Amino acid sequence: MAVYTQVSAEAAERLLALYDVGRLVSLKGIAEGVENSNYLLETDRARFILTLYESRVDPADLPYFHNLLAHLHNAGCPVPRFIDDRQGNWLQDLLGKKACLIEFLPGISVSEPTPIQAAAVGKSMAQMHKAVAGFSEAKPNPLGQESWKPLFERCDRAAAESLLPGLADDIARECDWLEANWPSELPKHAVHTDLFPDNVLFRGDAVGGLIDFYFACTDFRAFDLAVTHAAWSFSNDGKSYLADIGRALLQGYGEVIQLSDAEKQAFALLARGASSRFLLTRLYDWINTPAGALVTRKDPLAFHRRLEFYRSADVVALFGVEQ
Ligand SMILES: Nc1ncnc2c1ncn2[C@@H]1O[C@H](COP(=O)(O)OP(=O)(O)OP(=O)(O)O)[C@@H](O)[C@H]1O
Ligand SMILES: N[C@@H](CCO)C(=O)O
Repeated sequence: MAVYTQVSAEAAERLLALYDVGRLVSLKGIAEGVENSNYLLETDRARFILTLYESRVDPADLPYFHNLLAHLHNAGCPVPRFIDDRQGNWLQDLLGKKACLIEFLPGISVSEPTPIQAAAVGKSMAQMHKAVAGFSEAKPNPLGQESWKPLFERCDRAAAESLLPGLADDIARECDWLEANWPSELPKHAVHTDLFPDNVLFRGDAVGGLIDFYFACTDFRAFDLAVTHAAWSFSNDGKSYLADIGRALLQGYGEVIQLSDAEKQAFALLARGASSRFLLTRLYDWINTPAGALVTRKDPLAFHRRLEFYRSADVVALFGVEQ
């Protein structure tokens, strides 16, 4: 669940008085998500998401996220806008936290995507990658390749070993290998880097919303695609690779953007990096989330299994013959 900060109806009404969006009708905490506190806020005119930014989002990064979403929205991508108050402010202080009112996008996130939906996600990601042309702001990836070794060094090795004997040595070797082999020349621009199924809202088989841009940054476009490939193309526990989903995702992307040969050749390596990123953040959270915290810890080993898959993955098998 993700409601770390309780917002009363009175506090929400005081906040809404700053906006020209109607009067409060209902306010409900949203259970999904792990990073921020989110509420579904309904007025007599529309629905909104009220987000209070918790400790993991640096308030200094919020203008970047705001500007990126405004750019993508203006370019026709299905992303939510930040709502301005009567004074033109989109950022508020609420209960000691930074807070924003965000456009509500209807739709549902799927937990067992079909190949048609996977293709739609790939296409939508590529359209987003095209749409960032002209967005000139840069933001280094705080969870990019260079961060993985230091993040692992902050994890307790014995705790990693208790999850899976040999895990600590395996991660240490993988971090070294990724450092030695990570590419430097691939196309790079603003990317999402967390486009998991829970961050895509479908209306039927069509993508109606891309949300949760709080890991957006400048990185390789093929790394963004590799994150999404790793997130979508496996059973939840990472034990089974779903080849039809993986291929549909890459084909959907390829309908809009043709990856270069260098990007295709690097894809399994980038997917190893993507798997390591989520293995490491999940491992860190697994070890450091206090017992009794109101957050569901996610299984690190589900991404260790993906990592093992990509170590032996063959580029032709991943992309299929059509690419
Ligand atoms: N603009 C939006 N329109 C409709 N629903 C939304 C919107 N933004 C968020 N939600 C809903 O709120 C939930 C949590 O939002 P979000 O994913 O941004 O939270 P988070 O705490 O940053 O989570 P995480 O990083 O773990 O995915 C989403 O799964 C979705 O159900
Ligand atoms: N999508 C991430 C959590 C938020 O970054 C995960 O599944 O580990």
